[in-house]
Amino acid sequence: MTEHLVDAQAPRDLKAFIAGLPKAELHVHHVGSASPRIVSELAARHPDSKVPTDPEALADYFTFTDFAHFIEVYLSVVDLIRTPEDVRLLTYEVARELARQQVRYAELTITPFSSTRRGIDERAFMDAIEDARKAAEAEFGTVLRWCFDIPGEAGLEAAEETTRLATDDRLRPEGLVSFGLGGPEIGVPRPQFKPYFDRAIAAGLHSVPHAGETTGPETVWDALTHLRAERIGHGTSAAQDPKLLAHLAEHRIALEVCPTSNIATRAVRTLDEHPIKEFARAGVVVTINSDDPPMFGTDLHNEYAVAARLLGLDERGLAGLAKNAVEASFLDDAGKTRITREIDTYTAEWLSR
Ligand SMILES: Nc1ncnc2c1ncn2[C@@H]1O[C@H](CCC(=O)c2cccc(C(=O)O)c2)[C@@H](O)[C@H]1O
Ligand SMILES: [Zn+2]
Repeated sequence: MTEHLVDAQAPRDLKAFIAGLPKAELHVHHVGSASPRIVSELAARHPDSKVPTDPEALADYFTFTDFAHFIEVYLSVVDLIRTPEDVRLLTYEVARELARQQVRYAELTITPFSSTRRGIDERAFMDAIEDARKAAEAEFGTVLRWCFDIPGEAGLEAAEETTRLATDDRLRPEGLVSFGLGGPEIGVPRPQFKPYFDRAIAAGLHSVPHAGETTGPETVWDALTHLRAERIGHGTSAAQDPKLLAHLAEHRIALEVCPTSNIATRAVRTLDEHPIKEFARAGVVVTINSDDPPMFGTDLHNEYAVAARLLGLDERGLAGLAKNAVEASFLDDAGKTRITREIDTYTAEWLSR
């Protein structure tokens, strides 16, 4: 793993501020959030898997040579989720971890195709995530919503299946708010997914594809033009195109920035070379997210600490980032106001200590 990625440089006071700051998380993957404990428990249950059962050994297993290697390892963890009960447990534990980090609202990216093609019954899958969502909200106070994403590399069959699961009124879960596209971008052009996004958008879902994580700014343009993206997952390469940055800023299309992820998958060489500063300078709405936190040896707190260092932010600046995420979320206006007020109250109290 990537212990070395954990940002030890944030002042202790700023870390304490982040730890208590109410937050929204907009870009975090379901399977990618499985804690080392859950992964090792599932690996022990399925001895045919090559995933290590020892949480210590997982650190090495979660060290990636490139993005393709990351996806290969990711899929070996996907292979461990075999029953609706695995799905329910994973979802509930992810919510517990989000609540620990003072996340009041999260949009969790789920890839239902990966589970249904592995034989999990679609109805049982939906019931498992919804059951965990309701239990988590009641017990932890964290509101979860879903983004169903197409694993692009799995082709149009996966696109069709994901769209069906997201738009069929008999199946579509109550917590579903958005539609995404993930996996490798190289060799997986975005425009081919237009008809599926059109159907999802017509069914009332928001469009939030990954784009520009491992390919150039033209992929981000494609996501905007063909997939009608309302936010962009990563968008890292947008920094290479000033016109694109101006467009994102003007239309308030937020970027879901996940700094440590970009280093762990080797999409960006070092944190100091991360383009987050260019985004902020261009007036783009930046949100801070964790992507696949245990796989990248990080958590949302660490991502905020990284952002504070890279952007030179104090408490007010960090509160601004947290508010950006609330504003860019698909929560209703009353929910947005509630969390924004909570952030303001917390910050004012902290600064008047
Ligand atoms: N940083 C990331 N950037 C992009 N995506 C990320 C990131 N982190 C996690 N993901 C997830 O990885 C999945 C990839 C799954 C995939 O490619 C695939 C291909 C062929 C077959 C199957 C299968 O299941 O049989 C799956 C995506 O859907 C997405 O949810
Ligand atoms: Zn992602």
